[in-house]
Amino acid sequence: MDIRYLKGVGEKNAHYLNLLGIKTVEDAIYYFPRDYEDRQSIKKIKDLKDGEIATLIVEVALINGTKKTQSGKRLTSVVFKDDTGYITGIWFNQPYMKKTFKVGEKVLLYGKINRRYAELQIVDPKYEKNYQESLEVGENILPLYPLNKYMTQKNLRKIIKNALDKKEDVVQEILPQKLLRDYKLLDIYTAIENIHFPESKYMLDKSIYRLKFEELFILQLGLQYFKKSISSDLTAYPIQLSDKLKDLKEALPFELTNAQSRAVREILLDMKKNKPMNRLVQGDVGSGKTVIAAIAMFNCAMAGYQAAMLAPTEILAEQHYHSVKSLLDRFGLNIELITGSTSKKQKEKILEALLNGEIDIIIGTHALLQENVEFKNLALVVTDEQHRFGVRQRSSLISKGHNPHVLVMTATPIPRTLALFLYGDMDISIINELPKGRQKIDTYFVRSTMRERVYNFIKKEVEEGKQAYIVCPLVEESEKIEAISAEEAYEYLVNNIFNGNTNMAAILHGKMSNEEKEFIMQNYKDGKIKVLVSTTVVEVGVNVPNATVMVVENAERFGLAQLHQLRGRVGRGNLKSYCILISDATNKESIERLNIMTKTNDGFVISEKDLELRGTGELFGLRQHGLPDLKIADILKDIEILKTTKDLAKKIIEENIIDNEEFIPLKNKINFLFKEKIDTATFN
Ligand SMILES: Nc1ncnc2c1ncn2[C@@H]1O[C@H](COP(=O)(O)OP(=O)(O)OP(=O)(O)O)[C@@H](O)[C@H]1O
Repeated sequence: MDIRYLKGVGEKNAHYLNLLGIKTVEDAIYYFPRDYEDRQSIKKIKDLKDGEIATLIVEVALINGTKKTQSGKRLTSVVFKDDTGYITGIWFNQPYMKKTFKVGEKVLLYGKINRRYAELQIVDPKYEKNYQESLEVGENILPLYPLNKYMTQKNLRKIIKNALDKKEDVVQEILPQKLLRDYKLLDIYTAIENIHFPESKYMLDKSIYRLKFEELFILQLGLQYFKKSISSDLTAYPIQLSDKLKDLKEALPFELTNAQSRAVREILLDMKKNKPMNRLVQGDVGSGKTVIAAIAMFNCAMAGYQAAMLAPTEILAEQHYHSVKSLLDRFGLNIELITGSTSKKQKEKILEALLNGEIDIIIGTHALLQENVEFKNLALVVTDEQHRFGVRQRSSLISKGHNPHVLVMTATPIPRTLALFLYGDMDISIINELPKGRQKIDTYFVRSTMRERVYNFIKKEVEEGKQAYIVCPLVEESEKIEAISAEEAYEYLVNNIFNGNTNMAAILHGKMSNEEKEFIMQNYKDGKIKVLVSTTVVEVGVNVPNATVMVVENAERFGLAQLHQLRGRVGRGNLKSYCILISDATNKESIERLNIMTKTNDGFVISEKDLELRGTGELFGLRQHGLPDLKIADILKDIEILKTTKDLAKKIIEENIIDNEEFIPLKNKINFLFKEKIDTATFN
């Protein structure tokens, strides 16, 4: 039902409600409060604590009036009392407040308590004079909604109250009765009534629990249902273990770590099945994921099928191409590279060879996704760094094969809970071990006054035959004074540290042509260039084991996950490595972030901190993964509910309980919510 036709709304309000995203009565019902005013527990002045939000019943003792503060604001203060003490109410730029109260009058105040020196204050409190009445009608806990400037709490509360009268018409109970009983959940009507206008704190908590439960349960059920539907209905090429695998293992320049071997085993077993593999390999920076992909592609090629690997940048595609080629060198496979800079002629040759099956393994960037790229028998798709590709992009490569096996590699360390959530439909191999001989990367956070010493340290390492990176943020003209640009860092390094010798260092930035970038990267990899000064193009995946120093300029401008990625460019061999974060940041949060970097090298710990600091929303757009957004649950905080609902969802799907009649509404809901994911997976 359109919100316009709800009692008490009308055209004008409807327009304002639309701006808040409320278009229907159902939207209004599901427009949850962001917070509540808890007027239930009335406090005495003597019991108030600094910083708490409290409700008081007090008498007006003295009206102080208005004065100007040092910063030019007008401050109005009124003193209130109860039988245990005095408190001053403070309002900024609301001089009319002094006329609002009369000495001796009783009021209810609600607001934040501040203890300033000896004085107790309540800042910008809400007040109510006829509080007796409101306390009696059970409005002790009032909802606070996210608003815009056109809508007041009072107005919105009234509208939502009216919407709730229609709840039976627009909301359906989709959870089966038995489930409600087993998990002690409120029915949906009681829950939505109480999330807006709670009878008590207890009922509010129960309502929140019920709604979070439903949301996470639907999500888990959808993911599991989706996983089962692809794995049971689709048939893939089963790929037997090649008897050459042993030879390959022996030919590798190193011994696989236990974690790598485990991942390889899991992958090879998946690929043996005639159901498509759908596996995520998650390993911290430098943990050695490339070789795992190479082995999987090797096994696929040896069985006579084609494999493709998709990389997010040209530099990375190029690097994977060289690594895979050198790892598989002696087995006579045809391995090719395709990127945006592949010449037209070369591209045509590759396209033809792909189609007639002459190419066994192809590695490329987005160029691989183009329509004219066709395969003879693509059986394995590897994607690197899945966050850079949308669901649709990935599936466009997948659709070039006949239900190919899918392997996704990511170095973004995702806290386990989040992985559980985002990849509920994937199997996960975790590489929780670094290759032997790796040393801890020492990380320092220093001020820019130390720059000369830091750059001299680079010089010392270079003199010992090692290499270094200096990464600078992208700088706009207007920010010149605050931040050092890659050009400036380069000039400083060459002129002040290397006595004008330009052979030692090179600059790399996003605006260069791909050929130029590639040329510089290659020279750096070959050790001809000793110091690479760059913007963040080196961020993901670049592998130069001889590099031992990573200097990050204006480090406060980078997020934690990004800093961790950058640091992961060093310490990739057996050489002792260092990461130096240069920053003059003064704000608390930036300093906290940089300090975290100095304390831990563990990507999982860092990503948890990152999520704490930035929230999940920013890091992962759920929509990008084809998942419905969450309205009320928080995947980091609601881990317990997540686990409970995951187990329950698994049971329901595995035992086919989902097909029972009482699950029909739920099934319809997941079909609707997961439409995009299901569509892209079945390649309509
Ligand atoms: N088991 C191993 N023993 C020794 N060295 C290894 C082992 N596995 C991989 N390496 C080497 O470690 C380096 C890093 O490997 P790789 O580039 O595959 O890392 P990655 O997991 O892709 O990391 P990132 O996500 O940071 O790109 C490479 O030089 C690789 O040759």
